Amino acid sequence: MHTFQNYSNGRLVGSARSFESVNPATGEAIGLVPHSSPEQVAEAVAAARAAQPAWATRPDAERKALMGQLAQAIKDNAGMLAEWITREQGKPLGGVGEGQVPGAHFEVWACEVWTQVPASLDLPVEVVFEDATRRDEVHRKPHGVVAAIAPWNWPLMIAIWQIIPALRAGNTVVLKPSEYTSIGTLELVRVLGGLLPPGVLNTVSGAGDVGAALTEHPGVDKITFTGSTATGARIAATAARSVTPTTLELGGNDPAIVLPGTDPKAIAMGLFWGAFLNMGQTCACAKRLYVHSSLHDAVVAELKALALAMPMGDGMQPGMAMGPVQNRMQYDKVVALVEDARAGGATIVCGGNPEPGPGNFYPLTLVTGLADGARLVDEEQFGPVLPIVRYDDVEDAIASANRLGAGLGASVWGPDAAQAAAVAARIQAGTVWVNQHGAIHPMVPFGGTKRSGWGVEFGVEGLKGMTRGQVISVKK
Ligand SMILES: NC(=O)C1=CN([C@@H]2O[C@H](COP(=O)(O)OP(=O)(O)OC[C@H]3O[C@@H](n4cnc5c(N)ncnc54)[C@H](O)[C@@H]3O)[C@@H](O)[C@H]2O)C=CC1
Ligand SMILES: O=Cc1ccc(S(=O)(=O)O)cc1
Repeated sequence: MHTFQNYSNGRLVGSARSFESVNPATGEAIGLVPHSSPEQVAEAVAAARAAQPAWATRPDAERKALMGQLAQAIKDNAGMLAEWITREQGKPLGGVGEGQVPGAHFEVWACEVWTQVPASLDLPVEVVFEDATRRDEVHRKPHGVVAAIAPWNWPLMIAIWQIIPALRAGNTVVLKPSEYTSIGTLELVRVLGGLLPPGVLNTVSGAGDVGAALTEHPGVDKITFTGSTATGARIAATAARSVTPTTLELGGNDPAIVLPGTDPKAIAMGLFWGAFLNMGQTCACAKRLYVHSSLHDAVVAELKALALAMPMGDGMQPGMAMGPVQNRMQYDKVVALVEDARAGGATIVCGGNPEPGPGNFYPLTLVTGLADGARLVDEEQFGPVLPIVRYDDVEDAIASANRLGAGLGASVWGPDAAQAAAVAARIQAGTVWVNQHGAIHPMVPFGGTKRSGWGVEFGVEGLKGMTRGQVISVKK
């Protein structure tokens, strides 16, 4: 079986130990991934430290042009990268519809776009105060070495969200992909790394112990992490000891509220993908749906028709809309939450009974008859299951939306966008979409409130997060 390698200090490097990466659609091992030793973590950080001053002082136009070359390299290697995403993460290669929206090709295309957009952005010096006596400017400086820890749900796209703004702002990067989806990310970095000076972009691989060794390393100046709230809290504790700035994109439990008067047919497709994008394995998927009683049955019927119509299977086969759950840990979590709901008397409208066989396939599942407090409502399922809760009073729906610790995204659906936006303003979440869900955009800041994290990614605000401000204050 092929052993993949890390990219460190401009070279491909293996490790004494390795582990298997498994195809979630077949259960078969697809390659071996190096388990980076603590010494290799230290070497990657040292390489990034050595490369950073020259990278930061390089003319901005050159860094910008290089970012453009990275975007082109992603495009040139799109087929290879998309196949790795499908084999390793599970999302269908093509997906459905003209835009092939939820598939691996979409993820690679998003990598390209999320490289081009930060490349196009600038952080000019801001004059924040000036009078006859003084002039005060804020200059943006890179942090130095950025440690990036990525998850398994969008293994290439989220890595790109972490890498590109960091590089654009003059930092160097050491990235650790998830142990569940390392190969695709290592292949991506192999492609990109060759276009950059040695040490500017490096990887280490392994599980949480390698992530901990990286984030604890004293040579790290900034940490950016996407993953669970539990791990985010551990990283925040590590960062607190050394006062290292962090960006944390953590789990969510996004509520979606359907207001009275909404046309169920008109919103069904948007709501469906809002909940089931990437088999629900998306931080900002709708994870609990609150529907006004007057529409409850109609909305459930529309969603059920869509759920039953979506072909699910090995994403390397054409025409698949849905793939497997990425790993057994997540699959078992989904099973446990649905069984808990069933045992509590909930109605399983569709799905809920996985077929035996290879692969982590779990059917798209809608569950009704639940109330706040049920585990499936209160805990992040991060999988292909949607609890649908009926409500009678919009005030109750708002209170339900706000009662949990998570605060990543939310959505409000209604016939009157202004009225829906007024409800949206009362939801405690980093982003509240109106008549759409999960509609992220590379120019629009994205991040959580409450226990869903701190800091934002994307756009000028996200780029600023990869810098620290320095005030130059001149007496006149
Ligand atoms: N917000 C998101 O995008 C994601 C959320 N999740 C949620 O997290 C749950 C658990 O999934 P996991 O893959 O176990 O997530 P996790 O948060 O443990 O892992 C994410 C990344 O952090 C690394 N990591 C783990 N422990 C670390 C430590 N102490 N220091 C530094 N890095 C560390 C992992 O190796 C991986 O690269 C899921 O059930 C899901 O609810 C999972 C993946 C993505
Ligand atoms: O459109 C794709 C999309 C939306 C959100 C996310 S996440 O919330 O960052 O996981 C990923 C992909």
